[in-house]
Amino acid sequence: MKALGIMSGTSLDGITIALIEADPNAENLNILHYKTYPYSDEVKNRIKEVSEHGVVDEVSNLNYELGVIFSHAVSRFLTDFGIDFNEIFVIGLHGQTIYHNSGISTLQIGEPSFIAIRNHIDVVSNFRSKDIVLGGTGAPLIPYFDFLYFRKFSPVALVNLGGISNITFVPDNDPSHVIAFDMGPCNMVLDKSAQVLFGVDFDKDGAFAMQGKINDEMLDYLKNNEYILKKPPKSAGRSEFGDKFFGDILEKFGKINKFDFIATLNMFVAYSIAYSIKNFINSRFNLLVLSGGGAKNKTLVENIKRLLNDFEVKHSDNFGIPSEAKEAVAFGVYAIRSKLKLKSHLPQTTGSKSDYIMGSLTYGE
Ligand SMILES: Nc1ncnc2c1ncn2[C@@H]1O[C@H](COP(=O)(O)OP(=O)(O)OP(=O)(O)O)[C@@H](O)[C@H]1O
Ligand SMILES: CC(=O)N[C@H]1[C@@H]2OC[C@@H](O2)[C@@H](O)[C@@H]1O[C@H](C)C(=O)O
Repeated sequence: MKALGIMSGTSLDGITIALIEADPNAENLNILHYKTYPYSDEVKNRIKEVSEHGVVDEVSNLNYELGVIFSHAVSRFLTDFGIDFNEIFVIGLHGQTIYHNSGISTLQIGEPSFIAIRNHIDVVSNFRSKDIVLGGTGAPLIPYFDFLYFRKFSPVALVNLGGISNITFVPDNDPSHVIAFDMGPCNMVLDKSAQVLFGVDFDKDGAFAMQGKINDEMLDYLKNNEYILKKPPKSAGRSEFGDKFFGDILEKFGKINKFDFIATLNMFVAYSIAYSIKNFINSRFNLLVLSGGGAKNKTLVENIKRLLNDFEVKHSDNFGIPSEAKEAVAFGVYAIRSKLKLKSHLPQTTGSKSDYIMGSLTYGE
């Protein structure tokens, strides 16, 4: 079965689309094409603004505008790779998270009806709501895919370096043994410091961070962050690590050299990952598989390797999943499962009462 998975994550870099061919258990999974369509600066700023201070008319309008933008991205993707929409069984659309209050409410916007009507394909969206209704945190959801695909390499931990860093530990073939949670901030804060201090979108390859020295006082301050120390299950977003979090650090440590500032933040991201693994996963294993845009940040990867020097650190590309596309691929697999009325979830990873058929279906006709 062929499906499209569409992910637009918390980094706000854009819309990643993947065309996959898979069976519902992802035992045979081929990633045929994938591409990221960047958000314009205007759209990016609107999403940020609405996420932090939006009122209802702005949220509603942006929901429809993003629906159009997603639908155009799908049309471009089909054209770019010469794909006929009749080949596609279903689309999994994550949507853009603009609000996430762990366990209370979560909102992913980008009206799916645009894709369904304009591209004539059934769309599964609204993946997180049932988890909240069943008493879960609403995130992370990728662990079920991680289990399906990576169990053959277990014991292994999958570390996604997106806007937020999150981990799935797959110890063996038993889904009830999987541990997963959001570890802390990642590109969300690294991008913000690249933008504020250096005037660029992100710290390409970690080049700025590479040139700085660690400021011990700032690192000690960050290490005491309440979220990092909190036991899982837990999930995070802009409420925990958005502009307010960054503004507070800047206010306290903005006077230090800007290369040292970003170097220390970069080390803190690595530290929060190492801390989470050492404190919240009580098992022996030595394989870490990185994915997400942050896997291209060489300084971050070096810092992770330094702090976890007894681990073998690889990229998901080495296991057949391009690191940029992993989440999009996962939502493609989830869409296939949902359309077939198959449940997809690991309740212990979010604290929900049970597993469930993910999402809502919008028919493409
Ligand atoms: N060459 C690179 N060097 C450093 N960082 C990079 C590079 N390429 C991409 N990135 C980072 O990756 C980010 C995008 O990552 P990704 O697409 O995994 O995030 P996301 O899906 O939005 O996040 P999340 O998984 O939290 O929802 C960019 O914002 C940038 O910070
Ligand atoms: C609410 C929300 O959108 N959360 C995202 C975010 O980005 C990373 C991390 O925080 C994770 O919890 C989640 O995304 C992935 C796709 C997940 O659900 O596993």
